[in-house]
Amino acid sequence: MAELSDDYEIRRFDAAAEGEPGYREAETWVKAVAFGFHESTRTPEHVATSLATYRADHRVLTGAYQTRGVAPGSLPADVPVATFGTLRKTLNIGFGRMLETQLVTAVTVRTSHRRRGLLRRMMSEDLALAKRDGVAMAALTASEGSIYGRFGYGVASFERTVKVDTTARFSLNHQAVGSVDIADPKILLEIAPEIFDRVHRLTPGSIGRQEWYRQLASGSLGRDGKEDPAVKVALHYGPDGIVDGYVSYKFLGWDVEPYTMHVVDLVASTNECYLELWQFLAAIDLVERITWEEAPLDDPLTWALADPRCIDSSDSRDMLWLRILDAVEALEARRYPVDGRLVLEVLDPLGLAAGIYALEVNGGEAAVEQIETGENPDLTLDISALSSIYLGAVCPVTLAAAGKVREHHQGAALRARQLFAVERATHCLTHF
Ligand SMILES: CC(=O)SCCNC(=O)CCNC(=O)[C@H](O)C(C)(C)COP(=O)(O)OP(=O)(O)OC[C@H]1O[C@@H](n2cnc3c(N)ncnc32)[C@H](O)[C@@H]1OP(=O)(O)O
Repeated sequence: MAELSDDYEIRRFDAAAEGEPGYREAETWVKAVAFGFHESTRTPEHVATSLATYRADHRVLTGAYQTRGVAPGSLPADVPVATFGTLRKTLNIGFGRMLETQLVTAVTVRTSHRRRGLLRRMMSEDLALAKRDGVAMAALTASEGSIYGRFGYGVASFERTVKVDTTARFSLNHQAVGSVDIADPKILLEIAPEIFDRVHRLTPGSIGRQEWYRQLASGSLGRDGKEDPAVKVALHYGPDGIVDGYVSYKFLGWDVEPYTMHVVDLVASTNECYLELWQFLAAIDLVERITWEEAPLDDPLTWALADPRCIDSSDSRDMLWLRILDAVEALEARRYPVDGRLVLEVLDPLGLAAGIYALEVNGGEAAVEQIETGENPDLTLDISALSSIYLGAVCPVTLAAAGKVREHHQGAALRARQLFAVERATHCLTHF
């Protein structure tokens, strides 16, 4: 792409603090992202708070800049025409194991510069750099389902919006072992990261959270960059009196009927805590409905309810998209619930993880060998399909039925399903 290379310069930089040399560059980058997602222009204060949270997460900001001058009167050349943000967090890959993962976010390309290969260039370069750094996995959440498969990403987890009827119909088959009480929301600035960390260690598909989450859950920083005084917080205490979960929530107002409480964040580190936070939410007076946009598909609440139809969930959607960058490292990092052998022929449009891999599992531990020729594969699949099945939430048998996995030996897709299963439902509570 010689022409493209000449027209644009790609620059990577950190989220500088106010008064530091790179602040103007970081500030224009944040504003360009807001523009790309059709937000109002951010105030200087909002930009500064955003950059402060980015610094805490060591976010790397990538921008594409015009090199041949700009049209008279249009935005100056120091405003990026494309943005791309990255940060590194851990991904729970099942059985408590963690894998460092390159999180891709804030991808925008200005309308007047789209479809010239800027996304392709930023994505290809970034994934190659991450792999070179020894990172075996990349992840993102997608604005549209049609963009990222071509770069090797596959859907690996799901979520749904639930509307739960909390009138007299709501009854849980659960005897409380702990208790719930209201707290000053600001306490979450202090304790939310530690509580989330417990959930993170327990939940396959969980991604370590950005700094921003404790600000959001405590009402300190809403999506508009301002404090949100509507946020309330309840803490759950386990039988030992120790806080093991919380829910932060806000009332949607007397104009919304039925009167509704909206969950901002719900983090429960035990099964009992999860059900008891729901019991608490359902007991809130003057409210007949709870809504939550980040609920799991495979939800214990459904099974604990005397009437599971209290949950109205019409909106199920893909959440986490994964992209394996290094197949040997990613496959060896996982623990497997059964032993067995599987030879995988992996195709990769970007060439990062293509090859034939023999996965041999003994005592739950894997040894992976990249083989040249000689052994026929059990399955042929694109790296996006392998990334989809990696967390156990997408079934290889279903992908075979869809033509996304080619099964060379009967039963191989089922073996893959058994091998890649995880110990409990995959769910990611972290958007980025
Ligand atoms: C992780 C996140 O941040 S998700 C948010 C993504 N951002 C947005 O949705 C904001 C609005 N959209 C945009 O800013 C841009 O249209 C982008 C970022 C989606 C695409 O950027 P572009 O620079 O135009 O993409 P680029 O020219 O590199 O195209 C790369 C390929 O993706 C394809 N493509 C790009 N956008 C889309 C799309 N929305 N739907 C389907 N295909 C797409 C192109 O056709 C091209 O295909 P090819 O290389 O196989 O021929």
